[in-house]
Amino acid sequence: MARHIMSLLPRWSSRVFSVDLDGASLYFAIQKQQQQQQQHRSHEAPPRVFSAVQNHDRCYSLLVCSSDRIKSAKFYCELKDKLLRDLPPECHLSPMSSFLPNVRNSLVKGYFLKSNSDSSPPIERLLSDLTQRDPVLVCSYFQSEDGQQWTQHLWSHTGSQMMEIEDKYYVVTSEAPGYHPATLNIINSDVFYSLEEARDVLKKCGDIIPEAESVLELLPSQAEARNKADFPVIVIEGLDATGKTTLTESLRDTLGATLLRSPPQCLSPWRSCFDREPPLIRRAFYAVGNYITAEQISQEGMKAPVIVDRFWHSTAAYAIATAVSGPVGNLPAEGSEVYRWPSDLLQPSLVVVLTLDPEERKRRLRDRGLGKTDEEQELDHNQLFRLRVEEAYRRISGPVRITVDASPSADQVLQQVLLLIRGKCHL
Ligand SMILES: Nc1ncnc2c1ncn2[C@@H]1O[C@H](COP(=O)(O)OP(=O)(O)OP(=O)(O)O)[C@@H](O)[C@H]1O
Ligand SMILES: Nc1ccn([C@@H]2O[C@H](COP(=O)(O)O)[C@@H](O)[C@H]2O)c(=O)n1
Repeated sequence: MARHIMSLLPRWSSRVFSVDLDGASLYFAIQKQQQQQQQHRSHEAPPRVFSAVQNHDRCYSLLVCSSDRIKSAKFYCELKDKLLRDLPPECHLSPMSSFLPNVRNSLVKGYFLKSNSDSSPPIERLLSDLTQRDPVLVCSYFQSEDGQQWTQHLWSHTGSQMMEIEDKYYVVTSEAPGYHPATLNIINSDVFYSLEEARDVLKKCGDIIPEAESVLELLPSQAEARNKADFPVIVIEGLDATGKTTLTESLRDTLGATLLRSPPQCLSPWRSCFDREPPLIRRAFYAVGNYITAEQISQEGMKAPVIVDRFWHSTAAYAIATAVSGPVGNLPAEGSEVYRWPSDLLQPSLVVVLTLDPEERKRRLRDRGLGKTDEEQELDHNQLFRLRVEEAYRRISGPVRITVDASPSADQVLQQVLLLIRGKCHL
């Protein structure tokens, strides 16, 4: 068995498994022995993920586990495409993960498959094939005669074409953890807290994404030593179509300020390329964008006030809200280190977050008539995602942040923000 898969096994029976099914996360755990209490449990209903499974149905899990996190991130996305393309249509696929409770970076992601027994030969051929070539750990799940007890069986690869099924574990119900499992891996996988961490990801993907080299060439050699501006720096934040562009341009004209944005203009040629990459790489791209903008702020901020259209709040809030699914309560708790401001990133004098009633925001998006990114569509369709982004915006610590209702006319919003800026920044 490959080394990276072996590394998961020593604490295998301490792992919790989570399957996203019908908008909910369903949890189960495993035990090596069918102990007394376990025998007793066999009279209880099986964990919810298995409760809807019919007699003779088969379940499988695939966990992506490469020691190379760039490879893992890329392969996780490719695997979904491959499974959707090659699995029999009656096979149902759900995202899943496995983690060690309270152990940071212990989360591994994968997919959970359910199908009827007729489809199992082609599925098992496909899974067998995957285990020989790719960094996946496959398990099958078997149901006892009375349908009440499930067992998990790890697959191992013997080196030939043959797959052996070894090591049996009993499946038991597990309580939902007090926090969403994705929070275990957010730091330096979804949100980066230093230029070095983000740069490191781009360096490592240079061989598979040639565009990363061009981005790296634009980076400051280290987070700007000066890291401050003589004039006030005001960041305008908010969801799409809340009026950031309209307001930042008016502020530039009224205050005689310099207008900058993150990601900066110089990264535009590569943005759509990185938007197609998995979160690890995409977020690293936006993170380094903030450092390039910070360097521009330091330079321009010596001459005039600076207005910035999106900055760190956008990078962190969208990343956290995407990594964690479900209701706002699944976000890391207020005060968590996940919301901290990177110590090497320039802090603006003031962050103004524009908020807007969802219906009015949709109306503005419609009137504007531009194409929507996947994330904009997600904001539109998924009310929970929008709430998570807004709450993450609110929880991010660091510079002074003020929320402004952006529903009045553009001029009224401008006047209100000018009042705030003059009050807070002595302009
Ligand atoms: N206060 C306002 N009242 C009514 N319409 C507005 C107001 N501010 C902006 N708009 C209009 O709403 C639309 C979205 O505004 P704008 O492009 O400034 O938002 P944005 O936050 O920069 O969006 P994005 O993040 O997607 O670039 C535009 O058509 C703009 O003219
Ligand atoms: N500093 C930033 C800016 C943006 N993003 C990501 O881009 C998307 C929104 O940008 P728009 O230009 O469409 O307004 C949003 O999905 C963010 O994920 C970022 O991460 N950091």
